[in-house]
Amino acid sequence: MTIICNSQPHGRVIPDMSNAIELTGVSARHGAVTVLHELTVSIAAQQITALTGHNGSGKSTLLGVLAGVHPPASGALRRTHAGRAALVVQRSEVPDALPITVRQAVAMGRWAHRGAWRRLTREDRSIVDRCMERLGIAALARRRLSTLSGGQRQRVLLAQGLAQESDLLLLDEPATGLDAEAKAQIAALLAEESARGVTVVHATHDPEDAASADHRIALANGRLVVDEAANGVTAASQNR
Ligand SMILES: Nc1ncnc2c1ncn2[C@@H]1O[C@H](COP(=O)(O)OP(=O)(O)OP(=O)(O)O)[C@@H](O)[C@H]1O
Repeated sequence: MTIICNSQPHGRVIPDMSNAIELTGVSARHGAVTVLHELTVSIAAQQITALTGHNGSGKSTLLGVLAGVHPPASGALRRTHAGRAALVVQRSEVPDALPITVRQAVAMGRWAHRGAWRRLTREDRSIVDRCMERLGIAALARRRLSTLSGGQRQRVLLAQGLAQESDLLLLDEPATGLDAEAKAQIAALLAEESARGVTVVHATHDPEDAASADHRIALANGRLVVDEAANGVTAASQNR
């Protein structure tokens, strides 16, 4: 497996305006089972990519690969984005009974910058406040996560992801379980992030969300079946 970072000797990243990540023949496994098969696909920088596919098609695994937390078994992965990815996992992966408050959970998004358990700076605190406001959860700041509804907890996870202020935001079904108004708010948030230069990739089962993205990637049984930009099909079934 090759991981290429597009950087100069002094560690400065050369900006590539077209793709944040390029995968070439990437496969990934869970244990002995291969669940992503030789994917060749690029993630357009500063755009919104929707990742679709049936349950078990490999969306979460691909997000893990893009985030750098699931090392590919083979293939090459080239990154041109500068920072560490912010990965917002599915709510079901986070224990509901974590004994922390909403504010503490959102503040964990700053750990990537400050390190765990370090005192937050004034700037960190204002970022945490702003992210809670953007997700409409400021009034819940002192509440324990365990006392929140599922949709409220989902907003906390999203606020935590935004608080990381990464230039690569990866979200696993961020609108699942949210009502129509909240879904529209999330869509607007992702558009705002993209407009300010963040590369956004989100897994979704919602055809409307997928249709409104700049770029669509569909998986079936761990294989690429659609790779479509808003301006037309860019690549497709070469890996079928
Ligand atoms: N920790 C794991 N150990 C073993 N197999 C796993 C693990 N996580 C996922 N898998 C398997 O990998 C395949 C891809 O799963 P993945 O979660 O990436 O799919 P998905 O498209 O995100 O599904 P969903 O829409 O249900 O979230 C599935 O066959 C799944 O059973």
